[in-house]
Amino acid sequence: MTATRVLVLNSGSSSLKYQLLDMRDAARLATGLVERIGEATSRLVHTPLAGGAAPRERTGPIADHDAALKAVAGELAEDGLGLDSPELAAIGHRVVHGGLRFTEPTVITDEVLAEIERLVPVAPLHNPANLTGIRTAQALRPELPQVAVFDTAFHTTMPEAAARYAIDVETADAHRIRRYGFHGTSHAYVSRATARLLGKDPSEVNVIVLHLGNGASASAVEGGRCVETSMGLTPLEGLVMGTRSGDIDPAVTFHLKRVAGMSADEIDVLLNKRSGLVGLCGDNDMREIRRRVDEGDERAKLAFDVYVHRLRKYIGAYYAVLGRVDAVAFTAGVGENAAPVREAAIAGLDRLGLAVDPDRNAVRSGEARLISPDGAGVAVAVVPTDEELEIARQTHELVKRVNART
Ligand SMILES: Nc1ncnc2c1ncn2[C@@H]1O[C@H](COP(=O)(O)OP(=O)(O)O)[C@@H](O)[C@H]1O
Ligand SMILES: CC(=O)OP(=O)(O)O
Ligand SMILES: [Mg+2]
Repeated sequence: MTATRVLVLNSGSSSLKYQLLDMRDAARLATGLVERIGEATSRLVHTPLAGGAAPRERTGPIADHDAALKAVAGELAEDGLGLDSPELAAIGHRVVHGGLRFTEPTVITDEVLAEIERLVPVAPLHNPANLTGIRTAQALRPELPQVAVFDTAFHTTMPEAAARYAIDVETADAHRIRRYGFHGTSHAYVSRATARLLGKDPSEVNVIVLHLGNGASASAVEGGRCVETSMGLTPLEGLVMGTRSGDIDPAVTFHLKRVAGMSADEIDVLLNKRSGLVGLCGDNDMREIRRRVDEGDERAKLAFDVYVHRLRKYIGAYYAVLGRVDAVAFTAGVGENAAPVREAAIAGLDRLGLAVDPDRNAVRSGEARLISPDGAGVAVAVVPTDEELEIARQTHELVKRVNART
C-alpha cells in the first residue's frame, strides 16, 4: 500500500492551522485551528470531514506550539487519523522565511533546520513557531519525511532592481539585507488560478495579486513569474495590515528611540503588533471595522480609509511595473470577503481599464469569479487562496520524486 496522505501545518505567531489531505483526489480528511497559543484562553477547533461529524471545540491554556501540535495529534488520533497511521506519506510545513537559499520545497534535514533558525531575526513572529512545529512533528514521527515550503520561494525571481534597497551595498550584502517577500505560496497559487479563470496559460497573463489577510501583501506577476512584491526583508513592509504598519519612514524608528526613549524591541512590538488597523482604531477584524463605519464611527472610518489608500497606491504602482495588466485578483480573508474594500480599492480607476460591477461584487461565493463588468479592459476577480492545498501538493510531489530515486 502506498501512503497517500499529507498533513499540512501552518504555524503562525500565536496560531496553528492544519489540514490532513488524501492526495489521490486532494480530499480533505480533517482541518482545524488552534488559536491564542500562549494565553489562558487558547481554543482548538477540530473539524473531521469524513462521515459528516460535527466540529469539536476545546478551550483552556495551550502553552506553546509544541503543546498545540500534541493536542492536534490527539484530535486526529480520536478520528483514527493519528500521526502513527501508515497512510501518512509526509508532513508539509509552511516556513515563512527561507532567505535566498530555498527556492523550492525542501526535505527537512538538520542542516535545513539550522538555516531556518539562522533566519529567525528576520522573521521573529513566524520562523520560531515554524521551527517548533517541525521539531515536535519530528519527535512524534521520526522516520516520516518532513518538507518545508517557503513563503519566500516564489519571490526569488524578482529582478535586482526590485529586490535591492537603496542603501550602502557592502552593508546590505554583509547582513543579507534585501527584499525577500512573503505569502509566496498564495501569490503563486492565486496567479495561476486567475489565469485559469481567464481561460489562459499563466505564461500569457500579467496579474496583480492582492493577498489581504491578517498579514497583507501585493505582488506583480508577469507571465507566471513574480517581478515585484510589497513585503521586504521582513513581513512588515508594504500594505496596512491587521496589526502591522506596513510602509513607514524609517526615520520614525530613530525618532521614537531618541525622543520617546523606546528600545528597539519596544518599537518592534509597536510596529508589528500595535499598528495597522488595530493601531488606528482598536480593531483588526475588517468585519468589525465595517460594522463600526456603518454606525458612523470616525476612528473606524479613518482606519478603513488609510487601509484602502495604501492599497490603491500599490495597485497604481504595480500597474506601472507591469505595463500591461490582464487581471487584478483579490484573495485571503479580507480580499475574498470584504466587498466594500474591493469597491473602494478600484473606484475611479476606469481610465486604467479597471472597474467593479456592484452586483457581481456583492455575490458571496467560495469560487473564483469575475467582479468586473463585461467588456472591461482589465479583469477584476475574487480568487480564493488555498495555501494548505498548494503546500500539500508540493510536499507530495517532492516525496514521490525522492521515493522514486531510492
Ligand atoms: N466576512 C468577512 N468580511 C470582512 N472581512 C473578513 C471576513 N471574514 C474574514 N475577514 C477578515 O479576514 C481576516 C483573516 O484573514 P485570513 O486570510 O484568514 O488571515 P491569516 O491567514 O493571515 O490569519 C480577518 O482578520 C478579517 O479582517
Ligand atoms: C508572512 C505573513 O505575514 O504571514 P501571515 O499573514 O500568516 O501572518
Ligand atoms: Mg494567511
